[in-house]
Amino acid sequence: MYSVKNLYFSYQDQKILKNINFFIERGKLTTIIGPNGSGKTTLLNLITGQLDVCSGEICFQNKLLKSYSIKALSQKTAIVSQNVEVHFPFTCMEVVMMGRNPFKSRMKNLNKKDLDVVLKCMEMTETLGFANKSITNLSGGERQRVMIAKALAQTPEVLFLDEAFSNMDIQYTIKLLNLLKDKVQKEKLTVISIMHDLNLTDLFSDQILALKNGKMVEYGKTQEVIRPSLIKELFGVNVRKNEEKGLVILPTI
Ligand SMILES: Nc1ncnc2c1ncn2[C@@H]1O[C@H](COP(=O)(O)OP(=O)(O)OP(=O)(O)O)[C@@H](O)[C@H]1O
Repeated sequence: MYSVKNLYFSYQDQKILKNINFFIERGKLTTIIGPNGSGKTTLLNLITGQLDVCSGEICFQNKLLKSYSIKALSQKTAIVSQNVEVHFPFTCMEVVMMGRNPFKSRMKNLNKKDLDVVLKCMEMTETLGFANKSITNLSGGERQRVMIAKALAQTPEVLFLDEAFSNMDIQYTIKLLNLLKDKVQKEKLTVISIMHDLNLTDLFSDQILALKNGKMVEYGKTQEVIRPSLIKELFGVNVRKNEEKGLVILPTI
């Protein structure tokens, strides 16, 4: 689905990503992990086409990413960015309805099918309760659920999440990760996510891409990649895996 070859990226003269190569299959949940500043968001912004590559190549569905129009990309991919700020007091329902914009003609209202998609996505993310409330009046975790509802309303083939659960409590994080995992397994949705919580990463991801100092230090199946030695290499922290409890990572002092 995505192939990335010899990818390099710099901000001015600061080299951020160096020689990144990987292929992401359809219908997998891939999590990008790595220390603060290692280049995770930069990599995500490059794969979503929000940043231009300096050198190397990114292909999406066997075509160069840069050959897609913004509209074509937004009909296939949806992005939930880190700490989205909405300053205009749209209602939550209006925000989720924006997820249908790539599919409707200018100046036309949403049709019944679009509205059904919107309502279903709000129901799945448990956001119907604040449909008429202004997005500016929600808590951080509630707002993140609305932004996920909006992204799902885009009915994407690929969903990108940049720390999309960072303000959610553990109950909603698990509910939404289960929802996405279900869509990955049943509908072949492809999810590419950045997460800092290694236990949840370990539980829900099919594949892990580990970055350190702008280099890809590991990419592969979760159970092979998430090892105490890698976590030590990435974060300098000692952890042990509790094999009985489904590979929970327990920090050690
Ligand atoms: N717009 C920018 N201009 C210049 N440098 C930037 C810009 N955005 C990010 N950087 C730098 O690029 C590096 C990688 O940043 P990036 O946001 O990709 O890291 P990250 O791994 O996502 O970090 P975090 O876990 O803290 O979110 C950092 O050193 C950061 O300071």
